[in-house]
Amino acid sequence: MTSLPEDKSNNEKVTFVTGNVGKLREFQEYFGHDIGKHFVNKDIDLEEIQGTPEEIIRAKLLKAREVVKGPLVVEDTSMGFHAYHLLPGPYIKHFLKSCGCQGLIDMLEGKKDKSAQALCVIGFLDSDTTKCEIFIGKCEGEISPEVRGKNNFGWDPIFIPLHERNKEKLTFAQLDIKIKNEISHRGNALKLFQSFIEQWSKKKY
Ligand SMILES: O=P(O)(O)OP(=O)(O)OP(=O)(O)OC[C@H]1O[C@@H](n2cnc3c(O)ncnc32)[C@H](O)[C@@H]1O
Repeated sequence: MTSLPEDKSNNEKVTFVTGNVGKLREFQEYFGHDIGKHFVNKDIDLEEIQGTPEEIIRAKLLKAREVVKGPLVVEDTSMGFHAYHLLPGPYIKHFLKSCGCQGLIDMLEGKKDKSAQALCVIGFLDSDTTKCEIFIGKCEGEISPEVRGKNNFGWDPIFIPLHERNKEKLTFAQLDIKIKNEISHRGNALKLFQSFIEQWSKKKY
């Protein structure tokens, strides 16, 4: 099981509330050795409301606040098909659970447009405020005609990121976690979040 390393400093850590090991691994990979300097993990699967990505992340932060006193971070990822006006979007977790990756491919059968978008929203809430800071990263892609690859997690085996670094049109599950982080929705949101958290740390300590 993935867990964050202990840090011996007295700095207050930001609690990353997630029950998803795949996300935690990508956070770890992204921050490298600095991960323990900034974060601890609380493994809770937070209940999600229906709504826009911003509404969902705010509600997730407030729900997490009920169990975490200090600064905290949550994350919400959605993935949707342009042919369906970006649905399933935030409901992708339930679609994936019920239909699997092959079922998602089948939803696009007969559709010419196989394009898709992944969206990662990171939300941060400090201990002394109710103001939510939100960081959004996107990744455009297309849905693979078949399930391919074993790396990473979730719907990665069917999502082909459209990026100049992926000329071979591999799915996220065929890419190394490091490359995924460099071009993915989460990597793009993490870039914004990292600049914020470094400034926040400097101001705080
Ligand atoms: O505890 P939390 O952080 O809420 O974790 P979750 O698994 O409930 O997370 P989401 O609702 O954000 O995720 C929606 C679905 O998309 C999947 N997912 C999230 N990020 C992904 C990624 O980068 N690649 C592939 N699948 C991903 C995830 O496993 C879920 O099935």
